[in-house]
Amino acid sequence: MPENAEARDALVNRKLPEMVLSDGGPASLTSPPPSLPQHLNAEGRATKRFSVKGNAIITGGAGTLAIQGARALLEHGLSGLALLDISTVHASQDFQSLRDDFPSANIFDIECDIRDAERVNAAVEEAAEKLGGIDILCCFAGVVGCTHAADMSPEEWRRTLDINTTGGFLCAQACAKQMIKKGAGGSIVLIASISAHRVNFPQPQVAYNVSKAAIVSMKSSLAAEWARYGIRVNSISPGYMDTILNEGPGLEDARRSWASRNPMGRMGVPAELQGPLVLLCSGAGSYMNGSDLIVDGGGHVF
Ligand SMILES: NC(=O)c1ccc[n+]([C@@H]2O[C@H](COP(=O)([O-])OP(=O)(O)OC[C@H]3O[C@@H](n4cnc5c(N)ncnc54)[C@H](O)[C@@H]3O)[C@@H](O)[C@H]2O)c1
Ligand SMILES: OC[C@@H](O)C(O)[C@H](O)CO
Repeated sequence: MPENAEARDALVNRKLPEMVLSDGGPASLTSPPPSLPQHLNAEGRATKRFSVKGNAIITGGAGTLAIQGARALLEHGLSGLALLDISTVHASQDFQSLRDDFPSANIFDIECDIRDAERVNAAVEEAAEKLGGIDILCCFAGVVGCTHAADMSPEEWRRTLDINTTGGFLCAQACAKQMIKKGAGGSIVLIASISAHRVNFPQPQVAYNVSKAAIVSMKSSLAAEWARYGIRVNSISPGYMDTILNEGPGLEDARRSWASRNPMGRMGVPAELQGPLVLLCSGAGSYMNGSDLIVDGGGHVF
């Protein structure tokens, strides 16, 4: 903060840029969301409360957790979905199953390395054009490495932060611009990790842990800056989930250790992130902003 009181006041009170609206009327944050229709029965009201509206971009769309997240949002009413990934998504069985199971939804993939700002902007614009705007972003893309801090090369350090943290920011920024242009608000969910809150054990993962801690901090800043546009920004911190990220030679002992150090005595399964994701992307989470949901079976309490 500037030392001079006048300069400090000017900084605090400065006028933020006006919202650019495409369809008149500012997105309102001050009024609560409309209450649920009274004519619905209890089941109808419960369903409506968790319904997911509009179109989403999901990054890391070829990954296990992203596909499960996509399925949950589609089950709850999502109408359009662009899956972004550095690798091709559309050849996979998971992609075909989504299309088969949700034939009325507009589902497609776009190849995109989220480290490349130009590519991210182009991919988000393409998705917004095809879908008629973006209402939801879920950032699942991420990489992990297990290198001792003393042996960590600058390249590995930078790559991990570039993908997990900077890539997440670039996607959030590009989608927020689209949401601001549309003027209807939106929901952004950044996938952090329990590694953001404590040091992973037994595997050495300094770059990964730091990259995820930065995501938790980033969601707070973005939540504060973009609330005025009706955009809510939250994060999810999963514990050890049973995905290919946590498989492979050398990880057998680690998997046993993760399960034994968890109060529930097991790793999570990918479907166990679906409920928290739907909450953050639906009207049920309309007053959640800047929150981090820890979903780890209680692993963080030990
Ligand atoms: N699996 C877990 O236990 C666990 C726990 C906590 C957090 N997470 C986080 O959840 C997210 C998904 O994990 P997952 O287990 O499904 O992993 P995954 O490896 O199956 O999926 C990650 C996806 O990100 C994509 N990706 C990597 N680099 C990219 C880039 N530069 N541009 C675009 N896409 C890129 C990969 O191609 C992959 O499809 C990750 O961010 C991970 O850190 C996972
Ligand atoms: O902390 C759990 C995860 O972020 C991750 O699955 C793990 O550290 C990868 O080995």
